[in-house]
Order: sequence, then structure tokens, then C-alpha cells
Amino acid sequence: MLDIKFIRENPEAVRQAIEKKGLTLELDKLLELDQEVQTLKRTIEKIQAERNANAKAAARAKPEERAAMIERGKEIGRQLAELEPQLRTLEAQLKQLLYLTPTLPWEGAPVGPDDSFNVETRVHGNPRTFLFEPLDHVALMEKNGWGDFERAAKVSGSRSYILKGDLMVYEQALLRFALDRMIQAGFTPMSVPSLTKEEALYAHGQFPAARDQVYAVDGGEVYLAGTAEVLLNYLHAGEILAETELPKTYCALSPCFRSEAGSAGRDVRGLMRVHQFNKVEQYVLCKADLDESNRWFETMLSISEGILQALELPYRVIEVSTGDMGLGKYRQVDLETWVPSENRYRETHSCSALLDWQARRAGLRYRDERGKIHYAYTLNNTALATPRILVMLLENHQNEDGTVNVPRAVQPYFGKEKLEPSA
Ligand SMILES: Nc1ncnc2c1ncn2[C@@H]1O[C@H](COS(=O)(=O)NC(=O)[C@@H](N)CO)[C@@H](O)[C@H]1O
Repeated sequence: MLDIKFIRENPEAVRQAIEKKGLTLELDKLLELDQEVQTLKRTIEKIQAERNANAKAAARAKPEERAAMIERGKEIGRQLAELEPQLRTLEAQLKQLLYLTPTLPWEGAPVGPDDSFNVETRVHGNPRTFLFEPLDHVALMEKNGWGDFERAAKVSGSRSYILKGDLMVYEQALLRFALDRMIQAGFTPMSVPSLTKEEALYAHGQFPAARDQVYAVDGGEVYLAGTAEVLLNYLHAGEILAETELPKTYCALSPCFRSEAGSAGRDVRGLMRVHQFNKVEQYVLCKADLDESNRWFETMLSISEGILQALELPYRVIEVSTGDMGLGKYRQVDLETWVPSENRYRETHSCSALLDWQARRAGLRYRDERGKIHYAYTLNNTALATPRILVMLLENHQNEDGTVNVPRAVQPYFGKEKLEPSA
């Protein structure tokens, strides 16, 4: 959410962001509501001042004047009892609208209503030319006994998977490889819960807009987070950190849960889009400084590109459009990795900078050396998400005999140079 002062002083810039992000927020209603809140606040403050003055005067008054003043005090109390709840109602309505205000996108973002306006900015590596008919990842898994989609459906329902033998070990090796890359980059490794509270989902931005993507547990007592970002972003909620404690740089491995509501019919086969997956997440909470945020954005992006290069996978870098990046984003860059069986790139990483949009929602603040309190800036990125990346690894690195080569960088983690059929 944006700072109401910023909105008052820059209504046209906010209106432009609403337009660029294709939002339906009624800015004029928000500004009117803000005026009403300000006016009513001033009225209440005047009445409170009168009540205080009247109480002081009553204490010093002659007995014969006191009764009238006490009566006046009761009248003022009745006025306040009526106006204060009105103010609270108006403030709650204003806050709901503020929750829907967008971060202004950076000037380099392609302007457009959806992902068709995203722009490819860089390509790394070339899709392999196979000298034999390659198999898709499901066929490779079936051929080698590396999974069991039928039994997964039996035990867990749709969009589920079971990994077996070398492929199961390979997933664990990849997650540890990605975690080590994050630790080498100086990020603090964390394992965080996937069970999260509603306020953490509001602070992240998942709520209220995309509630339907999240599984509720115990009727909403807790929820299953779709990404560790939700938990990491709420770790310091309500705290006031010292500037010297910043930046907080976390990496977290956690199971992620998504209902994929609205994805019916898309990627229904295999490992691409499932209800439960694993992800090593990158998260940074830094001071409210655009240069610093931009530096962290580049750092986080280069870590993920380094991981894809170490996995010897062809990928491309995508600058995400204003209409596709979502409400809170200042900038979003996705990495898309080549899928031979689809003859196209598919998203495997998503890097975002949100300035203080999440910090305002979560109450993430810090005190600078002069004692002034600021909302922090937050960023997040994917280090590695499985099993989706297994689609690309199996298909790009397959041999004619159906075995699959393990990239050199991961061999120490996996223990072998190839994935071999299960017994
Ligand atoms: N339903 C899913 N099944 C498998 N992998 C998924 C699914 N949803 C997302 N992912 C993987 O998780 C990555 C990050 O998801 S994201 O929503 O784009 N972004 C985030 O979650 C951010 N916190 C950055 O990681 C995606 O790029 C993709 O690789």
C-alpha cells in the first residue's frame, strides 16, 4: 500500500500507475474519503480541546457555576461518543482502499495490460539439437521408473506427483545445491513453516486479491503459504529495527502449496504445475533507498542466473509488463527456461522489488542514525523451485538410452554423473 501523504501530493502519478497496471481502484473516492477523515478528525480534536478546557474551568469554578459546566461536559461527551465511531468506520473504509493502491512501476517496465507485453531482454545458451527423437519428462520418468503419477493421483488427487529412485535423490541434491549457492552469497539459511496466519498473507499482498490461490486449514485458523516469501516478509512485522541491523538477507527452503484455481486445463500432466512443490526462496529487507534496492535486485537476479548456468540450461530473461507484474511490484524480471518437448521457454524464476509496499502492510520499520523511523524496502526471488526445474533438466540433458546427465556442478551433491533407471 502507498503512503496516503504521497497519494495526496501525487494524485496524477498514482492515477497513471492505476492505469498502467490495469486496476479499477477509484482514486477519487479514496481522496474524498481521506478528506472526510481529515475533517472529522479536526472536528473531534476541537471538541476534545473544548472538553479539556471546560474540565479545567469547572475544577476552578465557584460552586454556583460548576453545575452548568459539568452539564456542558456531559453534552460534549455525548457528542464525542457519536463522532468517534463514525471516524473509525471511515478510517476502516479508507484503509481497505489503501490496501488496493499500487506501487508505481519503474520507468523501464513495458507498459501493457498483460504478459503479452513482457519483453525478452537477454537469451543465454542455445536449445539443444537432438540427434535422436527426445522424450518428454513424463515419458522419461515412466521409462526409468522415476515416478508414479497414477498412484500420486490415488493418494493425493490432481496435480500431485511421486518421485522415485534417482529422481527423488536428484531433487534433494538440487535443493541443497541451490541452498549452498545462497549461503555462499551471504544469505542466512532458514527453514520456515508453511502454515501461516492470515495477517501474514495480507502483509505479503496475497490477500485480499488472490485468496482463491491459498488453501485454508481449520476454516482459516491458519493457511498453507504458496511461498516462503509470505513468512519471511512477516518475520519482523511490527518491529522497529536499527538501520545498522539492515539489510536482512534470508534464504528459505519450504514446501509451497497452491490451489492453482483458474489454471484448469493448463499443464495438467507431469511436474510443471502441481499443488505442492519445494522452493529455495531469496528475500531481502533493506533500507528505503532506491539505489540499494536496485543493487539487491541485480544481485538476486544474478544468483539465479548463476544457478541456471551451473545447471547448463538454456534460458531467457524477461522484463515483466506493468499489467502482468501485479499491484505491489516496482519491477519484476522472470527467468524462463527452455522446455524441448514444448519447444518454448517456461517460467522457472521470478525476481521482484516492491519498495515499501509490503513494508507498509506488514509494519516493517527501522530507525535511522538520526532517530527518524522509516518503512523498509523488500525484494524476493526464486533461487530454485522443484519439481518444475526437473522438467527442464530431464528433457535437456537426456541421452538416447533414456539416462539423464547430471550437470557437473551438481554431481558432488548427487554422487553420480547420471540418473539411472530404478530397479
Ligand atoms: N504450481 C506450481 N507448481 C510448480 N512450480 C511452481 C508452481 N507455482 C510456482 N512455481 C515455481 O515457483 C516459482 C516462483 O513462483 S512465483 O509465484 O513466480 N514467485 C514467488 O513465489 C516469489 N516468492 C519468488 O520465488 C515459479 O517461477 C515456478 O518455478
